[in-house]
Amino acid sequence: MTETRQDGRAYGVDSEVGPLRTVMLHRPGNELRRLTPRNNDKLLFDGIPWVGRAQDEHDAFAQALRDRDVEVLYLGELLTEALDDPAARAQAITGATEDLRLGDTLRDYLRAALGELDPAQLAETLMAGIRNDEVRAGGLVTSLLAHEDFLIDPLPNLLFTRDSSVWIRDSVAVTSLAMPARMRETQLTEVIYTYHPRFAGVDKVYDHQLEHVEGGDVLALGPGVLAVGVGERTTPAGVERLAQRVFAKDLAHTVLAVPIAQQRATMHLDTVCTMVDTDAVLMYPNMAEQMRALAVTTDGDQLHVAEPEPFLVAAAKALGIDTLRRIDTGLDPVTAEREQWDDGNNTLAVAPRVCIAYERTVETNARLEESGIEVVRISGSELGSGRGGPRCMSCPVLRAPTAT
Ligand SMILES: NC(=[NH2+])NCCC[C@H](N)C(=O)O
Repeated sequence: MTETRQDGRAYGVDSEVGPLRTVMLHRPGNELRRLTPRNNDKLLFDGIPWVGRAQDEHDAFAQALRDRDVEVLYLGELLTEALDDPAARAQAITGATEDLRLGDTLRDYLRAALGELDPAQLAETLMAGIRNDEVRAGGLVTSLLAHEDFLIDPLPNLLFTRDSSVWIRDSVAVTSLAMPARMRETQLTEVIYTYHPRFAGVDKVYDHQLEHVEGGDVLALGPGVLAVGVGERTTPAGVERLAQRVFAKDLAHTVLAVPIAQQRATMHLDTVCTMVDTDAVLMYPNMAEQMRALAVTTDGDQLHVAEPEPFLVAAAKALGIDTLRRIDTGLDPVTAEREQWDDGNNTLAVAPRVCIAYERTVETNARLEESGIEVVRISGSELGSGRGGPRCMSCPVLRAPTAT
């Protein structure tokens, strides 16, 4: 049963660690069966996952959440339900066929063909894509394209629901993804939040046509305080726009802009830093010392940007606490680097001091436990090939407030 907050809403997130009540996941499906050694780099996977096993691992992840009384919503199901609405269908079909590679003939053909599908088939096609040899479109473009070319690209990274939307208090930010392989994902989250009855009337604080911001970069350190990584995905202009938007709606008083290295290993802030308690963070030791933050605030009119400060100092100040504890995993640099690559730093808190982590990051997990954090281990040998851990694979929709 859905827990409803006192104000009657079944959504809202104002911290990283408040008891998790509702989360959106995406059970990996046919979109992963599109990965080949020829396209996996472009599609941001480091290997070719065994899909059946990835699904089993994902089911176990969902079960671990349900065992802790978390309601699990699935993106694919929400999309199917949203696509019951003719306006949702029209929007989704237009978005998926906008690509200039198609040309008019193929576009018209695809629009008509998609229009014939029932909501479940349409959702499936929007996620798994369409290959040239799967349709009998006819015409010049079809003839010139290779059989295996995609007319609508598959979206294997839907698995990482963290990135394509993020709740900021009672508003949802539909994000703007930077990598071409992922941009279309937010057309789908936009459809869900606009047309699914569960989210009727929800306020949207960001949209997918604005400057790039990815959910993996956005951490709700505590009520009113966001940390936003700026690097490979979220751009400087993205964090500026997000700050303007959240301040205008009074959803935060401080946004900490946190520069992170522009490289794949540290693509999002949550690959190097996640919260495990109201006042404790797990940080990748090789980067912890250098991490700086620029505190952005507003006087109601303009943005004020403070000088860079050590991340933990700026964060504690913004939260109004003495110190934000860094859980020191004390790992040697090589072990730390290996475990960070395997998403050891990408934990998902289900409550203060309880987090879900991949079992393979043995050393990091042991250090967390030594620091008094309960670690719920899940296997991720196949899931991990997309380079994302429990936090990346989850979009919290409702968290209870943390006790103050
Ligand atoms: N929040 C995260 N760290 N997400 C990880 C996303 C991984 C995905 N393959 C990508 O490259 O975009």
